Amino acid sequence: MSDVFDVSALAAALRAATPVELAVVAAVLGGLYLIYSHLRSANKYDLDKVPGPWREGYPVVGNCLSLLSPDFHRQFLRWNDEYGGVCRIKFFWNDVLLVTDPLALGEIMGRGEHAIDKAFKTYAPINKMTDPHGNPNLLTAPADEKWKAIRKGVAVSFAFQNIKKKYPMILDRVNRVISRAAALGPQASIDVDQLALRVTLDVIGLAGFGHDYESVEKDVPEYDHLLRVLPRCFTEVMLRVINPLRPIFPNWFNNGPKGAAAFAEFQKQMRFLLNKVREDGEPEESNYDIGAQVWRVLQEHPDISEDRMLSEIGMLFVEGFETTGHTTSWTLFNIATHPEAQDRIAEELDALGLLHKPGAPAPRELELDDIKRLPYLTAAAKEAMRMFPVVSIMGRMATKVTRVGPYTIPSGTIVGTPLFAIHNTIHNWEAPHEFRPERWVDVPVEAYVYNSKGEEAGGKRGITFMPFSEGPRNCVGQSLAKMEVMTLLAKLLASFRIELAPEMGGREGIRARESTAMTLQTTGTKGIRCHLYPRGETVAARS
Ligand code: HEM
Repeated sequence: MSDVFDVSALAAALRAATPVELAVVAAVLGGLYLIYSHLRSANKYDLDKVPGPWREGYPVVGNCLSLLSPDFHRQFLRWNDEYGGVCRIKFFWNDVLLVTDPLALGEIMGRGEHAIDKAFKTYAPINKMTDPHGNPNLLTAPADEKWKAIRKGVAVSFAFQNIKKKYPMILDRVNRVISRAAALGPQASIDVDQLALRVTLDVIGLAGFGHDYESVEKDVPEYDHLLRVLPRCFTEVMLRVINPLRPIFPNWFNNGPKGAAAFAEFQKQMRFLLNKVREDGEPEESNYDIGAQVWRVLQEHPDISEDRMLSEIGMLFVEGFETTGHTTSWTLFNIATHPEAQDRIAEELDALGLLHKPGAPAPRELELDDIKRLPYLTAAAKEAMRMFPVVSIMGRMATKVTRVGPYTIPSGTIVGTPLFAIHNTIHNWEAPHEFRPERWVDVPVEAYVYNSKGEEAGGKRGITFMPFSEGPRNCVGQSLAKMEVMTLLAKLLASFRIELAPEMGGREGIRARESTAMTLQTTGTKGIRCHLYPRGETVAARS
């Protein structure tokens, strides 16, 4: 990211700029200064009482310089640890509250008087990725009439009775990656992140639109394969968040044209899927796949444009691909580095007759119903989601004077709900840096929203864990995500004993490469490499 602030490159770019371009930059900077001055003089209600590093922020850039690191999610955590559950920072000239306080979160995420919705402004760079005209989508739009219509339509696809029909396809893809991993042998150091991402991309393509990206079968995917295009797009989105000039003058910045080209390629491929939905025409009555629901929404709501739908389809890929893949690999990483937890999971799988064993016949195939009979594996997945929530930060914006915790705040205040900090702050969790699946053993298996401070909060509704978010804007695809993650984990761990490859440098090595590039992942191309030791001779034959 430091490349973006390469001063000599900027100086060279300024020298090469035309007078018109320089005038535009001057106008933008002048406008920013006017906005900044205006905001300084507006009524701030209790904002100045909110603790935080905002007083040390610089004019115009605010506290942004402290966020110029790939693991900036940890900076949010440091601030919340230091200043408490509601703290204030300056993101450029914007006032931002970072909220990790359980009770305040319960109100913000809910439906009551102090609920706060999304605002177009906070997610704008994502919209340019999914549609050239910047139409919003389910993730980024405020909860207006169009959002309601689309959410209602798409939610049908993810209802359990519909999504469970996709289980055989998911199992097939998982078995294929297991066969490929088994063929490579335990001496190979396999990037389990890449392995999981290949499954999740195939699954969203097939489950949603009947389109096969054949990712699990590829050795090295082509440059324009979505497996490679999507990560380039995500990097570009993050660079645009911290540098608003980048989309206006892509040539001025490192890899600016490459980022813009990645957006164009992604939109081209999503347009292909939208055209396919159109060409397939009216779906059969029993077909509730995403493509079918997109078709129905377009028929029933002529005010929803094709461009908006392009943005929606793109968003489903954005959300369905990396989130699920990285959640799987963060869980495998934690299990691989905690042998006692891995042994306990193996025992649990064995008790259900699912574990491969030396000298034993192949175990029975995993069935969808088995997933809810694996409480310890579920606990391990939840604990990994607590420590490494792949959506590490979410943003909303107050559209009226409202209350956050004890503070009354003005309309226009951005309210960040930093999941990484919520799940890891010392104010919400005991020994948050320790991987302890046992925390979840007495919590109902299906609970993905949780208040670890339940009694302390006097039974009031509070939140310290919500990897799929909570309330009306929660994750619409979580049924698919849980089915995929659990199938991948159960099958991989039933087939292999997994160890982190020594070249990863242990947990510290992975820690040093943590990065939020839209989702929480590892920087660079190494991913999370592991050695996979088959648990029995039947692994290669069976999968
Ligand atoms: C383990 C995997 C996943 C995790 C942890 C996850 C997490 C989340 C979170 C935290 C949000 C709220 C984001 C925000 O407010 O900024 C969200 C929203 C969303 N997710 Fe997921 N997600 C996952 C998988 C999926 C899948 C597989 C799909 C669909 C293919 C999906 C589709 C969506 C959509 C469309 C939204 C926006 C919902 C709305 O605001 O109406 N997600 N997800």
